[in-house]
Amino acid sequence: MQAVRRGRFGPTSSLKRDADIAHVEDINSPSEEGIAKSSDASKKYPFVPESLSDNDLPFIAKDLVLGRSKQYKSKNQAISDTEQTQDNEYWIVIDSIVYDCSDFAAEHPGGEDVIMSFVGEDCSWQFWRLHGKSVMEQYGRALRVGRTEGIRNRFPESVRYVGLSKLGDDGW
Ligand code: HEM
Repeated sequence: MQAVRRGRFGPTSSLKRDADIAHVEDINSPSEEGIAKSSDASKKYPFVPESLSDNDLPFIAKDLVLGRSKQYKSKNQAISDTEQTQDNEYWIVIDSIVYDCSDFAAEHPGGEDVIMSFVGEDCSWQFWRLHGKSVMEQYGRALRVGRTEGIRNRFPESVRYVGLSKLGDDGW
C-alpha cells in the first residue's frame, strides 16, 4: 500500500511503508553510512507513518542532530548552494521533535532561508509565533523523522502576550 500526500505546497509524495520504516531505523545509527542513506535524493516525505505518535518516534541523539548543523554550516562556508542541497539534510527541532526539511525548505511559503538558519537547532517558539497547530498537522507532521532532547534555542523567547491575546495561535 502506498502512502500519498497531496499538500498545498509540498510535492505529491508516494512511498512504500516498508521503505519509510527502513529509513527510521537508519537514523538511529549516527554513522556516516546512515547519513548517506537518509540523504538519498529519492527520499520523499512522509518519512514515518503520520499515524505514529510523537512519543513512538525513534530517538535521535543530540550529537547527531548537532552534527547536521555543523555539516550544513561548514559546507555553507565552503561550497556553492547547489552542492549543499545535494549533499545535506536539513533537520530542525520543534518541541523536541526532529523535522527533515530537506525537500520542504525550497517549497516553504515563508522562504528557504528561515528554515536553513535553524538547521540542527531548536526553533520552537519561532515556529509557534508564526504558525498555528493546523500548519503543523497539515504540513509539519509528514516531515517528522524522530524525537530528541537537549537541543537548545539560540535566541531567548521574546514577550509572547499582548494584552490577553496569545499571538501566533489558531483562532486569534
Ligand atoms: C516544520 C517546519 C515548517 C513548516 C511545515 C512550515 C510551514 C509553513 C506554511 C504552511 C506556511 C504558510 C502559512 C499560511 O499560508 O497560512 C508558512 C509560512 C511561514 N513560515 Fe513556516 N514552516 C516551518 C518552519 C518555519 C520556521 C522554522 C520559520 C522561521 C523561524 C518559518 C517561518 C515562516 C514565515 C515567516 C512564514 C510566512 C508567514 C506569513 O506570510 O504570514 N517557518 N510556513
